[in-house]
Amino acid sequence: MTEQTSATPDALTLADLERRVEQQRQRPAHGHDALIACDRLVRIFAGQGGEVQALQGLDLLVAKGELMALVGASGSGKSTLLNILAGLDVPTAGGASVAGFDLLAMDSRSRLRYRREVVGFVWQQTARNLLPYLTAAQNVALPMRLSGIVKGRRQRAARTAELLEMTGVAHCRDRRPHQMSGGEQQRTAIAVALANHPALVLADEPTGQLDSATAEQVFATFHTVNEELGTTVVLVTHDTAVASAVHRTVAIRDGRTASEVLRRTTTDDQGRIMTTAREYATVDRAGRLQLPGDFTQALEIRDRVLLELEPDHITVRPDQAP
Ligand SMILES: Nc1ncnc2c1ncn2[C@@H]1O[C@H](COP(=O)(O)OP(=O)(O)OP(=O)(O)O)[C@@H](O)[C@H]1O
Repeated sequence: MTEQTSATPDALTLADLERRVEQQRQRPAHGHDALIACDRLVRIFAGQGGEVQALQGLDLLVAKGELMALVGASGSGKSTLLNILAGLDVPTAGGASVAGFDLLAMDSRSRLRYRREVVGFVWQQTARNLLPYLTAAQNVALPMRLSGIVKGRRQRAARTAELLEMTGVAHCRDRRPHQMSGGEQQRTAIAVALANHPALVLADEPTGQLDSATAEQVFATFHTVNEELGTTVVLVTHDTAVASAVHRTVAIRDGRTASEVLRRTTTDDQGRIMTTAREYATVDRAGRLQLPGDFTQALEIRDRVLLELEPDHITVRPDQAP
């Protein structure tokens, strides 16, 4: 006689399983409360010499109201990511949403609305941000006229004046770009990016063409905008002064987020303000973790490691096997 075994463990009834499925369905989606949620984002470019995988499963969450920096070596995928978030490029695979807009599924109409109303952009090249034959005020008013969000000439003029004041370039109101310094042009560009009340402002190397004192003023403008309007700001930068002045800097390596630095400001007993910075390695959605090269080299770690689970940490040891 053969013994009969049940495939379902005794303790689990069909009702239990149905409850589990229901709980699973009701779990909030990945990054549901974030302004930006990138989930295993992939972007492959097909070139003459073959395919380039610019983004290789990048995960990133950015909260509403954050001011953060993206850093990484040349070719690591920063601009590719920014172009996708700006709605100018479409990922090959994965998931990406900004302020509830699904960047992979938008039709051309929602893409246009997204680019006009949800996101503002500041480029590195000052000449790319402003139309040369318009004054600063006309440049700021243009996106409002195109989108129709701010109706009426008087309302547009009032918002233009307010934005030029906030970005510190009210004195450039009637000047054309060639009559302004590089820093004034970038601060006007920030006002243009803000014209339609975007939830997010993206900036690709916005201080790249400026000397360090001017760069500091432009960065201070992003800070003001973030604090006063609550606009989320994501900056790509090679400028270490900028990268170390934000609360969170995410490093991208080979098309993935590799590590991040979080800075905390505290006040000690004597009222002195201290900033502490800690570097964290990123664990992606598949559980992958990149160990920093200087750590692995110091312990001559290659190919594989021994992992041990402890109550409150995981130990990683070099493989000592012969
Ligand atoms: N349109 C494209 N066609 C083919 N390959 C591309 C294209 N755009 C980017 N790439 C490639 O994708 C990779 C990532 O490029 P990306 O410009 O995103 O890097 P980056 O980190 O912004 O670099 P940098 O700091 O130099 O601006 C690079 O290998 C680049 O050559």
